[in-house]
Amino acid sequence: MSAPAFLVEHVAKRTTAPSTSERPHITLTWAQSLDMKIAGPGGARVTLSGPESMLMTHWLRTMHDAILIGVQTVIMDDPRLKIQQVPQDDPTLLPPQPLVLDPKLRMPPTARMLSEWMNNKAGNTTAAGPQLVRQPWIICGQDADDAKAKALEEAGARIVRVELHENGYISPTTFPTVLRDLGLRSVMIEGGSRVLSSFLHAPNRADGTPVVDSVVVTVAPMFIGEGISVVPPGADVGLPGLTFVHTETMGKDAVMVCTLAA
Ligand SMILES: NC(=O)c1ccc[n+]([C@@H]2O[C@H](COP(=O)([O-])OP(=O)(O)OC[C@H]3O[C@@H](n4cnc5c(N)ncnc54)[C@H](O)[C@@H]3O)[C@@H](O)[C@H]2O)c1
Ligand SMILES: Nc1nc(=O)c(N)c(NC[C@H](O)[C@H](O)[C@H](O)COP(=O)(O)O)[nH]1
Repeated sequence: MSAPAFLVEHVAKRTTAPSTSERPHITLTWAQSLDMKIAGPGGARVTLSGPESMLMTHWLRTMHDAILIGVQTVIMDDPRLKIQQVPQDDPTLLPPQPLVLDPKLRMPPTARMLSEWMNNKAGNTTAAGPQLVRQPWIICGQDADDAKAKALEEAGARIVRVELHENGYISPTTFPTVLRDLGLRSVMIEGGSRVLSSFLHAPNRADGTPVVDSVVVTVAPMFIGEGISVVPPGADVGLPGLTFVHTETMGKDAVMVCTLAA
């Protein structure tokens, strides 16, 4: 089994380009229903992706140095952010570095991604390749509570303090520099709604190019009705233009690859 050809062609070649060391590549990816929802009422997790597109998402993770989600996604979904669905006997496949955007350190110390890291470290396992377990890095504000930081570090996290935007968020505009300073050449941002919206509305980088390089969206043939939209209510104004790249049918789902129009 190998990575889907369309991902190799339209994503992997960009996330491993030589330029990414100085200009990290940012991919936004999510799964949505036909009525543009990414979760159910109150943020309840809904299975949108079929097995084929869920596997695709794990292949996509192997193509990025890091994977990023907002803290509310941790609270709601307790994700593992690993690559357990790709072939586990290929040592060249590595899971991405888990990153959590969490300005005020709301992340629960009981999060599964932390306990899995601690269990692996305690077991001194030499898990490599796809089974490698990476320490979660939590990106917070410079003045985030020290006691919360200590509790999360004791639970296994690395705390990365950064300057926050005046809105109290980690600024998408400065985020490529945060990535570069962390030695990360590419990141896939999996959500949730507020994080996706923040990056979709971000002003262009200093070099005039969009902050977001690639968008990979799984569209599932279902309606959710009441639920969490791709972007929060009201944030569907001023969304960027997209340039079509490719659409792939994967089982019941359609996976669309686009770039942001400069
Ligand atoms: N279907 C999918 O593909 C998918 C993927 C991920 C999450 N989800 C769903 O999304 C929901 C969570 O979305 P959400 O919007 O409530 O929370 P979120 O996961 O987007 O986290 C938002 C929090 O992240 C922090 N943050 C830091 N910098 C930020 C920035 N620049 N922009 C925005 N937030 C920033 C803030 O504390 C903010 O409260 C959950 O219900 C989850 O199930 C769905
Ligand atoms: N691609 C995708 N299809 C879905 O049907 C769905 N509900 C999500 N939701 C995102 C999910 O909540 C987390 O971001 C992780 O994808 C959790 O999965 P892991 O534990 O990391 O394997 N994502």
